[in-house]
Amino acid sequence: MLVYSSSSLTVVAAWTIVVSKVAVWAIMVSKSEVVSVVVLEVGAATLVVVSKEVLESNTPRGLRKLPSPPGRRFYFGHFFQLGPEPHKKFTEWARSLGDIYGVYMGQQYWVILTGDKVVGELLQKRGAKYSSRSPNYYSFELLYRNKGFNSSPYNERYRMLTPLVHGILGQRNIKENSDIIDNEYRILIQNLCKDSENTKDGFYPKTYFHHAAFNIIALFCWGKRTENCESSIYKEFGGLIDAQLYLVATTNRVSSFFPILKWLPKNKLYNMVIKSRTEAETFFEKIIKDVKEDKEKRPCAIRDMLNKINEGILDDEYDIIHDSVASSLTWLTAVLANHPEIQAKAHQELDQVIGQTRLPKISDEPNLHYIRAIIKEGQRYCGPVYLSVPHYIEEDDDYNGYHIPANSAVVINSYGIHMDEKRYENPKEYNPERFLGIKESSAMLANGNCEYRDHFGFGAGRRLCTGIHLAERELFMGISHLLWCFRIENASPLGKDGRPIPIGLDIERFSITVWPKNYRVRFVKRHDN
Ligand code: HEM
Repeated sequence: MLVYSSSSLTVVAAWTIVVSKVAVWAIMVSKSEVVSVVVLEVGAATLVVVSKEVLESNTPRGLRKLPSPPGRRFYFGHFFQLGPEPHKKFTEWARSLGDIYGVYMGQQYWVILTGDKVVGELLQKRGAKYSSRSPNYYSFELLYRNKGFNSSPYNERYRMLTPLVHGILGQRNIKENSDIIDNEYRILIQNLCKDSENTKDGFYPKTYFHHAAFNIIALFCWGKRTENCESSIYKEFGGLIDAQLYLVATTNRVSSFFPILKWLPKNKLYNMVIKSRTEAETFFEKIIKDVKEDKEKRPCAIRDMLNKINEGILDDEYDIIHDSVASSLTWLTAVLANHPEIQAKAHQELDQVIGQTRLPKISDEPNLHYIRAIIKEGQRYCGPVYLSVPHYIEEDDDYNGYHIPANSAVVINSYGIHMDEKRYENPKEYNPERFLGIKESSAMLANGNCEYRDHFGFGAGRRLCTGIHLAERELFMGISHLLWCFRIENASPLGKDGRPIPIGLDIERFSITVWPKNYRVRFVKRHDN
């Protein structure tokens, strides 16, 4: 660890980092004199730049609560993520500053939206302005060679790709391919049944959910599934997702904070990006070759894209999709294990509506009100995306007396909104009952008035999660199958009261998605069917 201190600034570099790099950043920060706390993660290194003023303040971990911006203009601010747990604190702290808050980090201006109304006013009603992504050197230019979808600016290329991606992930295609999803979740349940019988101490179910979600993507994209988690394709793709999600995480957008950094000699982050890009391109080359040589000519997204390439509409494209469905199921399993009384209500509903002789089907969804509420409340209470994926505005805008400068990153503080007691009574409680009266899907609500949305887990506006229909269907199949089949038991060690210690909901990893720390649960069969 290295600590550097001057009269106005203290720089703390945790873990290993090249000393000269620390010095460069320190000088830049002290010159601009607008940032009080910046945390940058570069590979294994974390750089924390904190002004003395902030260090001396008494709010948690150096975050200073600011008064409302005078004259409702934005204020030079004071934050950034300090690792997984403070990340939670940050979202709540940003909420305490109001519905809209602006902050400079390095040279990048960030606008944080923590109000349902302001998300609707800016990202939906002014969607034409607020739908770009930051033209980031590392996570777009280098990693995706200025292509792809998720991190693409709102340009002509993005608009040309939109109908194609919506065709693959839209409601109609998902419905037509529902067998893929149903089958994969049936296999998941069979695997959990089998493995639970052999492991009385319980286990961490993440890999099971991850494998099911991966197979669904694989079947949609290249028409093939993998048998188990030992498959080389599964392992390779899992590694790619992990690496790329890590690299596109906000904390690694170093060149957004300090654009000059992109001209530095090749650094660790640069090398990681190039390695990941080469691996991803090699992986997709193999997959594309496989699709081209498939004698059965199975229909899949890659085949559709190859046709578009042949028609001259596209050149090559690839984009790594995030792993939020598996993360959501991993969170919800932990929460349900902590709440046997909620499981009991769900079991009662499943037994009444479906009985114990057949598995739930998607057509049962409108009648399984409690299961639906469990899922919506899960996305609110422990959804996998805390700060959404930053939008970006390329021209100046004014809103309600605030000036939003061109080239600002605009972030939905979804966790902050989800913990707002004005919107949700007792927000820190997991309580599915709050959603019992809501019949509409999250996709439907996301296109209406933001104030009436169930939650903001899927983002907002024109960049709303394109996979929302697939995700909702997967979550329904996953949770309804798990609860139809099992009682999920907390297998943590016993506490002083003789009961298992409740599973902690701490975050293990943060990139775009967050995951719970390792925990143990038992899947106990409710019946023999
Ligand atoms: C519970 C599961 C999921 C959650 C919580 C989630 C959440 C999100 C969020 C927050 C965004 C950014 C939205 C914004 O910028 O306003 C996003 C974007 C996106 N998601 Fe998801 N997602 C999930 C599942 C999926 C699935 C299963 C797929 C596809 C297989 C998918 C594909 C995409 C794509 C392509 C985008 C980029 C949209 C764009 O930039 O225009 N997502 N998602």
